[in-house]
Amino acid sequence: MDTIFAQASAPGRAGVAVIRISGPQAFAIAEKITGQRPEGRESVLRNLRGAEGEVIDQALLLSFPGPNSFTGEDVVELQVHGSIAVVRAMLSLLSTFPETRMAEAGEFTRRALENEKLDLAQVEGLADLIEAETEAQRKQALRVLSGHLGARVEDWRKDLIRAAALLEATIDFADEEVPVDVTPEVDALLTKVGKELQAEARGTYVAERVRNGFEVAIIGAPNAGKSTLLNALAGRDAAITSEIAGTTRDVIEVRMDLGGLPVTLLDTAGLRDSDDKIEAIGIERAIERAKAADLRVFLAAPDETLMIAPEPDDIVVRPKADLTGIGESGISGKTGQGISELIARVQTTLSTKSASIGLATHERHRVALEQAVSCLAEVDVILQRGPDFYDLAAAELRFAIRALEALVGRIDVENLLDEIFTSFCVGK
Ligand SMILES: Nc1nc2c(c(=O)[nH]1)N(C=O)[C@@H](CNc1ccc(C(=O)N[C@@H](CCC(=O)O)C(=O)O)cc1)CN2
Ligand SMILES: Nc1nc2c(ncn2[C@@H]2O[C@H](COP(=O)(O)OP(=O)(O)OP(=O)(O)O)[C@@H](O)[C@H]2O)c(=O)[nH]1
Ligand SMILES: [Mg+2]
Repeated sequence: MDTIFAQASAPGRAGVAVIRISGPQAFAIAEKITGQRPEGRESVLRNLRGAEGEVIDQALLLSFPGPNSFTGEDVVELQVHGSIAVVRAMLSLLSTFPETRMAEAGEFTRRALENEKLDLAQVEGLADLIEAETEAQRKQALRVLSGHLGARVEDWRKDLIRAAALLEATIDFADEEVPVDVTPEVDALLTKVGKELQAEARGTYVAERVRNGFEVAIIGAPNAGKSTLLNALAGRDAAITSEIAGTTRDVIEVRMDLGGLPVTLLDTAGLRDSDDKIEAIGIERAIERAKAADLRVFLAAPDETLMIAPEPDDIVVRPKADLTGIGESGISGKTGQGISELIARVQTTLSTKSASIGLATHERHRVALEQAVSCLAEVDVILQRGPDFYDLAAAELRFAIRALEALVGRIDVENLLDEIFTSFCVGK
């Protein structure tokens, strides 16, 4: 196994920079650059010396003898002064050692996975945590990183293995008297697991939104003040506004953090029948994006009909409240009236939608869960055919178990790994 190294902290100037070394030669390398071999799990202040014995930096050296480290291997961390020159000098010194090489993106985490320090879902959680920009994203990623999904999968797996074992035990008795009817217990196990799997699968849709952002579309008639509202919410002139109806054509996107939830606001073309070819394309796009959005904010009178109707959770507010003199239900992008109330409503609506998030957070999780669910449904059908088909049912159950195992990477998932790890930065 190669010993690998990389800068673990972000490139550029900082208070402290971290260089991580992992593998069988990590402690030998530490000895080469400090003159002393680490004795155990410790943090010590050391001079780091170059090829001629010159001091490169005074650093904190952390040592983690395997298997009790992030990767499960011997790990040494050099916490050096966060200067570009210090880091460059240390990395080029390490590059001269034949015992070690530069790590590839995500290679430390790959080793943690291989050494069973993390399961596949936890690796995804770790990747999400590094990407997290809002509170909701951080919390969700941390739940996944904590390994709860893996624990849940283990429970399901045990239940399904028990059900399969019950069926298989009955097969062995085929020629004799069957001692007990196992179907009630098997049915109970399959029903329970099936329901739980379905509930988890449903939660992944919202979890995807938390990770990638909710889309909130602002729609209304031309000149209603949509772009002015977008600018007020964004706090900058993201969209052109004018008194000419039909100003906005393209969909304009602004990313925001709304109370911890990642939101992409969409400003859209005003909805009307138009003979202008370009405007008509803009309106078509507006309708398409608004329909696909997670929430729509209608700038319209309550009885006003537009080319798209509000869905149950959608928000309808009267525009230009400063002109019309409407109190409560109105909004004005110009004066700011009603803006904080609108933000609060959007936030509440999206938070309510987020309440159903479970532990499964990725499309990949949903696919595996649904695959297991459909295997279980198939088992159910086979069981109806009677004890002669219990061997077939047990075999089908094993497919459900395999689908769950793939979820946490217990079984071969090499190609998936490459995909996940290429999204990691070097040093992670
Ligand atoms: N300096 C530093 N900070 C860091 C990390 C790191 O690698 N280095 N981490 C990297 O992501 C995160 C912390 N994650 C870690 C996870 C496990 C172990 C570890 O040594 N695990 C051992 C011992 C556990 C224990 O003592 O309780 C083990 O699992 O056996 C270290 C860091 C965030 N902060
Ligand atoms: N008094 C008042 N004027 C507003 C308000 N919001 C927008 N306006 C004005 O109304 C005109 C149209 O505003 P926009 O924000 O461009 O309207 P829009 O809905 O984006 O229009 P289109 O892009 O053409 O669909 C501009 O002259 C704005 O200054 C408001 O709340 N109060
Ligand atoms: Mg506009």
